[in-house]
Amino acid sequence: MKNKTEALAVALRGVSYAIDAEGGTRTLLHEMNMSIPQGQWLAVVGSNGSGKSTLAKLMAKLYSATTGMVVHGDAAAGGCRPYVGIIFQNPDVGMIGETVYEDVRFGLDNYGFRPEEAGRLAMDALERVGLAPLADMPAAQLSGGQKQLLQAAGCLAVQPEVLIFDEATSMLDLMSRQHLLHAARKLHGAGTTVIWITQLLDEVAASDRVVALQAGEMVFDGSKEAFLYPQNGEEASVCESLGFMPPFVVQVARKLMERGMQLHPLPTSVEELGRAVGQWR
Ligand SMILES: Nc1ncnc2c1ncn2[C@@H]1O[C@H](COP(=O)(O)OP(=O)(O)OP(=O)(O)O)[C@@H](O)[C@H]1O
Repeated sequence: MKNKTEALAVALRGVSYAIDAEGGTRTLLHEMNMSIPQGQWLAVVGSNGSGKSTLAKLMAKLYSATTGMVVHGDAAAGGCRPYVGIIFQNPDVGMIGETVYEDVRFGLDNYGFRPEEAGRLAMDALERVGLAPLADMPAAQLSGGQKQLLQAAGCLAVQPEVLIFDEATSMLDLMSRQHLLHAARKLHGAGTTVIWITQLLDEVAASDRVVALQAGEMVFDGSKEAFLYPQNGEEASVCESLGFMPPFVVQVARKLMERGMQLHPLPTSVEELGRAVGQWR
């Protein structure tokens, strides 16, 4: 059996993406190279218009690279499961079913899941995102955030090998964000590769690796600690130099360290900060 951590999920080999624009072509993404191993949680960050959604669509092969190649791993999803699932920023994308339940069920039936299994998977996915109580409600009557959750449920239900969340929490309240993050963590724990695109740096805490984009270029590829904390005696962290405010928990940790507290490992979540402070003598 292949080692999950070494097998490839998605790779970009010299990928650029350009569109026709007034006065010639406009390159939206430049020469991207990266390999994402199966089971990795990759966070992709970048400001508005930096190319995150374009990258997501290339990774999902919804767009074709202008130059270079996008490679999907060969550990094909079992049975009728799709290889890549993408949860879009715009919650109205792909809403098909009349009711909330039917919307999720439609995707499962479409992929050829057996009816008994499809019914169970649809309800399970709605439970996970907190929409089970609204299963019989007309999908069109959901709020923007609820539609975003519905789209996520449809994607989680079919259990792709690779799940791409493209700013999928942008319309969600804190509770719903937690629901979705928890659902993603559960699937990740079972081996799913997660690509989590966000502008909310608090959400970087869950990741194994961070890639940052700026004007269509990859300007950082490394650990969340190297992204959020200044390195090698520098004044500012990479995230600050790209114009992002570090998460509150990182700001607190840095203040504590300035006052002489040593924190190991560098905390990126409240839980990690609590542990690091608790261990300090
Ligand atoms: N179909 C298109 N036609 C023209 N320009 C486009 C098209 N799609 C994207 N762009 C441009 O490409 C750039 C990258 O867009 P993209 O949606 O990938 O960025 P993003 O980082 O996801 O932004 P946001 O955080 O605002 O969603 C932007 O300048 C955008 O205007």
